[in-house]
Amino acid sequence: MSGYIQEDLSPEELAHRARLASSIAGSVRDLIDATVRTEVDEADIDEARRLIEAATAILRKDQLPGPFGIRFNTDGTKRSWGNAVLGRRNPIAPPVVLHHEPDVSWTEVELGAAYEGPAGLVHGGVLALILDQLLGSTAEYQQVPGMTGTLTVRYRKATPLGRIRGEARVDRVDGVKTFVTGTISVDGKVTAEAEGIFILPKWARGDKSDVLRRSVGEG
Ligand SMILES: CCCCCCCC/C=C\CCCCCCCC(=O)SCCNC(=O)CCNC(=O)[C@H](O)C(C)(C)COP(=O)(O)OP(=O)(O)OC[C@H]1O[C@@H](n2cnc3c(N)ncnc32)[C@H](O)[C@@H]1OP(=O)(O)O
Repeated sequence: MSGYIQEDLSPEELAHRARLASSIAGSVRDLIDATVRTEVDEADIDEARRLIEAATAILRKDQLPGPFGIRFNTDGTKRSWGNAVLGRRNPIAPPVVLHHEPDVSWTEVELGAAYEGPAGLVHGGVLALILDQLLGSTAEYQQVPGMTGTLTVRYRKATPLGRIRGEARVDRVDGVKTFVTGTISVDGKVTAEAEGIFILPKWARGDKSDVLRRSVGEG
């Protein structure tokens, strides 16, 4: 499957690239929040646009031909830096940082104005996005990975913008299907519940899956 790339970067080079990726994405994320909330006048908007376009031209000087893909390093780490949820290089990713424990995977993340749906509340699609990745990564961490076949979300209470916690556990495995459950909570109260069925696709079964399975964690 194209887009899965094997690399051999030294720890120093990886750390350097990680720092650069986080710093530029963090600046743009801040820009997104500033854009949503700005009240400045037209002259300031015009000036800001001029500067943003100049920054974009600098970044365009040297670009990948397409998306970042998923990159495996020889040290066993994996980088999904373009990922819409986790991507270290991706300013539209919150970004979510996952923590894996033997029985549970979890994240705590701050969702600001850019993730609004109903007034002051997190957009339901954003919660589904985060749950999809959290549940999928949980299956992956437990070595029973797959693509999302079905994701069911039950929104029990409104989720205010701000800090949320997500948790997920593998419930059971049935052949190529992994059933994962999870929750979003705020201040210890569950606001959304999900179940995902993650299916190891045909192209990834057999020897291929062992190669992909060897990588652990996000670099
Ligand atoms: C070590 C190997 C690694 C592999 C890599 C896997 C990639 C994981 C990457 C990173 C993981 C961490 C990130 C995850 C989070 C982000 C996830 C996403 O955003 S994924 C994008 C959105 N989802 C899609 O685009 C899927 C599109 N659909 C498909 O590709 C296929 O329909 C697929 C893979 C879901 C199933 O197709 P088939 O041909 O491979 O599977 P068949 O053999 O037909 O079915 C197998 C079993 O699954 C059931 N099944 C099939 N589709 C189902 C569905 N949609 N829901 C529930 N069950 C389904 C069938 O009834 C069958 O069950 P019975 O074995 O008979 O009991």
